[in-house]
Amino acid sequence: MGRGGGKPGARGAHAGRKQTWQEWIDDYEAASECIFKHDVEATVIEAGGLARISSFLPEFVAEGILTVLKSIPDSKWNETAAREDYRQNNISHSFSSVKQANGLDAVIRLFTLVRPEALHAFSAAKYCKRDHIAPHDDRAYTQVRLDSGRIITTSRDLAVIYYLTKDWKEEYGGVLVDLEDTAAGPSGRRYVPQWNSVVAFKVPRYHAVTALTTDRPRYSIFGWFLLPGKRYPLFTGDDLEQHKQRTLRAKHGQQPEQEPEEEGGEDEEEDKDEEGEEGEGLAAEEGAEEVQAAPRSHAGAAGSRGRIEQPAPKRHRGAEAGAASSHQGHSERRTEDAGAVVGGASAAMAMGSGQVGSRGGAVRSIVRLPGRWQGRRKHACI
Ligand SMILES: O=C(O)CCC(=O)C(=O)O
Ligand SMILES: [Fe+2]
Repeated sequence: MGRGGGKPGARGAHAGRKQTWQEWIDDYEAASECIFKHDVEATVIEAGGLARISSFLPEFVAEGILTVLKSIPDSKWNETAAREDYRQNNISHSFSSVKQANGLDAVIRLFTLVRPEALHAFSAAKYCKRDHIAPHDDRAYTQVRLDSGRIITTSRDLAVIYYLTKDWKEEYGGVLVDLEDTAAGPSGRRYVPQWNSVVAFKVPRYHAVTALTTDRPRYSIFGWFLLPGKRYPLFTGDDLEQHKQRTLRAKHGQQPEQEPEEEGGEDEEEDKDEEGEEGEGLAAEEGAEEVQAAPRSHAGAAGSRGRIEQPAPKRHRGAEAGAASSHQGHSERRTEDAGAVVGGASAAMAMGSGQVGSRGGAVRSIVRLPGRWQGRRKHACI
């Protein structure tokens, strides 16, 4: 059964028939027990900043989630693509993503259990032939409207990608390359997407997705947990020289230089008038495969349907509304997480039963919550 554990019918008051994957997700005790036991965050830290966890969910749940993604009509997927353009803070990328679709809400809710109290922004992704993401480090700010109406700036802190790729082979491309793990070689460690596995890492971390060579779609759930404040600097234009140096070093197979980390977070800062400070990072890292060195960050999550409570002043309205701009930087960055249900407080918190959150150890209290974890707060990224 693997670490994911569980099987249809194993739990719940569903005597006489098997529990469906949706029922399993709605069964807070089962879902939280499964996610908590992986202790994703601790595993990431122990592994030095990036970890892969296999057999993440019970097989029938993984199958259910794949069904959700496969049944999303083409028209719902937001294609996002951009060429590398440092002036626009774009990195070269293309893929499709969506935040809202039948059944996806529950799936995303499940992944929020990785860090229950945190604000987050998750999407489903579909990569087709030639889709890819050039090297980047995921640094970005996301503005979040809290229940109170207050708007705060957050920084991506923990990236989580869940792969729904069966029997994926390296030659299909779509390989996640961890450019910061050079123990495996100067061009980084390669993670061939593995069915029902999670790769999680602390942001910032340079990585890339190599171009797909297959007609098979590469499905995943991906997103970030966000922390209030500005936890790192973003590209301002001065990084260009550093970027060039890194590119040169990468070409010569030298180790990338570690960037000094800056703690810039002003917690819970009111940020309504800081549009000028948003933007994507920009700096180069060694390329993976044929991918050129590129800016350090792309905006990531796409899908802008619904839940945008108020148009952001600098929102990009490109051809692919929201999604198109979602991997672009600077002026487009607001759009990146637009439409996200940034469900900060977990059900437990919202319900005042609050035990689930302690990240202190592997064992956490499990709190039974009402079906569908009612009462979860819904914050919105704007
Ligand atoms: O899908 C992956 O393997 C990584 C995706 C990624 O890096 C991103 O969306 O920023
Ligand atoms: Fe990324």
